[in-house]
Amino acid sequence: MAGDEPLPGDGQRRRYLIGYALAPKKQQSFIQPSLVSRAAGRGMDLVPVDPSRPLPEQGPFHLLIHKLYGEEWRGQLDAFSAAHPAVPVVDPPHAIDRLHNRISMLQVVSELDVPLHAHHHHTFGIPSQVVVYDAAALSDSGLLAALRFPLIAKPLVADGTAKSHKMSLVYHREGLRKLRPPLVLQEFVNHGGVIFKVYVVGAHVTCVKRRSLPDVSSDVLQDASAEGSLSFSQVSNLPNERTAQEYYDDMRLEDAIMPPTAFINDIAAALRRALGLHLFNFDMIRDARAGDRYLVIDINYFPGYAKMPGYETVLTDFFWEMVHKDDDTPNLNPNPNDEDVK
Ligand SMILES: Nc1ncnc2c1ncn2[C@@H]1O[C@H](COP(=O)(O)OP(=O)(O)OP(=O)(O)O)[C@@H](O)[C@H]1O
Ligand SMILES: O=P(O)(O)O[C@H]1[C@H](OP(=O)(O)O)[C@@H](OP(=O)(O)O)[C@@H](O)[C@@H](O)[C@@H]1OP(=O)(O)O
Ligand SMILES: [Mg+2]
Ligand SMILES: [Mg+2]
Repeated sequence: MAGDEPLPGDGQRRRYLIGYALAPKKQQSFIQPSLVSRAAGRGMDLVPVDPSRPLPEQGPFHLLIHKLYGEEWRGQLDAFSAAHPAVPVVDPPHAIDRLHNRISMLQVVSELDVPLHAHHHHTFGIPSQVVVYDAAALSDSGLLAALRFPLIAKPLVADGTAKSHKMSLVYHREGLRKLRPPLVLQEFVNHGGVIFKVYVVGAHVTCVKRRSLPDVSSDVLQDASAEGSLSFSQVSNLPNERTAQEYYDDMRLEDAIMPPTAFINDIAAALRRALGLHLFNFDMIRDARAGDRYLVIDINYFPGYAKMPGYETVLTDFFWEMVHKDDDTPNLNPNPNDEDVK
C-alpha cells in the first residue's frame, strides 16, 4: 500500500519513495547523482518506475513524477490515483494535455488574471496567430489578413517529438507554399535576439536568459529575391560551441535586462493556477516595438531543469513539500539542514 506505513528498514527516520517515470534521455539529464543524494539526505529516495509493469508491483510510492504519454500509461496513472488518492501524481495527464496543442497552450495566457496595475507600464500577452488545418487555407487571403510578415510556422502539435520542434521563419507569402499543416502561423516579433525562459517548480520561479533568433530587418522582408522561408529547430537549446556571430549574440545576451522579478512571479503564479501544473517552463520575449510589452510564445511541460541554477535544491524542496502535503501537524522546521549529502 502506498501511504503512511513506515518502510521496512526505515530505522528512526521515516523515508519516502519518489517514483519517476521518464524517457531514457530525460532520465539521464534530470536524475543526476547530485539530485539523488540531496533528496536522500532529506529522507526521500528517487526510484525509477518501469512503465511496462503494473504500478502496484512497484513502490509503495509517496509521490509519482512523470513525463510519459500514451493510453497505457494514462490507464496506469488513473488506476494508481483511484487506489491511492492521497499520493500526489505530478502532474495529472489531463492538465498536461493542454500543452500539447500550441493554440490551447497559449489560450490560457490570454485569459490570465494578473493585477497589472502592480507592474507600472509592464504588460504581457501572446503574438497574433492563426491555426491552419489544411494546405488550401494557406492561400486563403482572408485568414492571413490578420497577420503581418514575417511569420513563424510551428507544428500545431507539441508532443515532444523532433517533428513538433521543427519550425520555419516565413518572410513572405511565397514561403507558405512549402509548409505542411496542421500548423500555427504566428507573427514573428523582433525582440533583440534574447529569450527569457521562466522555470516553475511548484511555488518556485527562476528566470534565465537564452539566445534566440536574431531580429529580422525590413531589408530582408523587402528583398523579393530572397528565400521565402528558413527552417530551424530548438534554437534556445543549442550546444555551446560558438561561431563569431554567436559570440556576438552572447554579448547581447549578457547585456539584456531581465524583466522585473515581481512581474515574472505574478505571471508564473497565475499560469500555475490556470494550468493546474507544478512543473513547467514558459518562454517570453520582449517586444522591441513596444517598450515593456512581453509576449509568451511557448510553454513546456517538465522542461530541462538540470539547466536551471541550483536545480537540486529547488527540486528537493519541492519533493519535500509534496510528500508532506497532507501532514496534520504543522512542520516547525520545513528546511532542515541536509544530511548525508557529500
Ligand atoms: N512569435 C515569435 N517571435 C519571435 N521569435 C519567436 C517566436 N516564436 C518563437 N520564436 C523563436 O523560436 C524559438 C522556438 O519557438 P518555440 O519556443 O515556440 O519552439 P519549441 O520547439 O516549442 O521550443 P522549446 O525547445 O522551448 O520547446 C523560440 O525559442 C524563439 O527563439
Ligand atoms: O528532455 P525533454 O525531451 O523533456 O526536452 C525538453 C527540453 O528539455 P531538455 O533540455 O531536458 O531536453 C526543454 O528545454 P528547456 O526549455 O528547458 O531549455 C524544452 O525544449 C522542452 O520543449 C523539451 O520537451 P518536449 O517539448 O520535447 O517534450
Ligand atoms: Mg520554446
Ligand atoms: Mg516548446
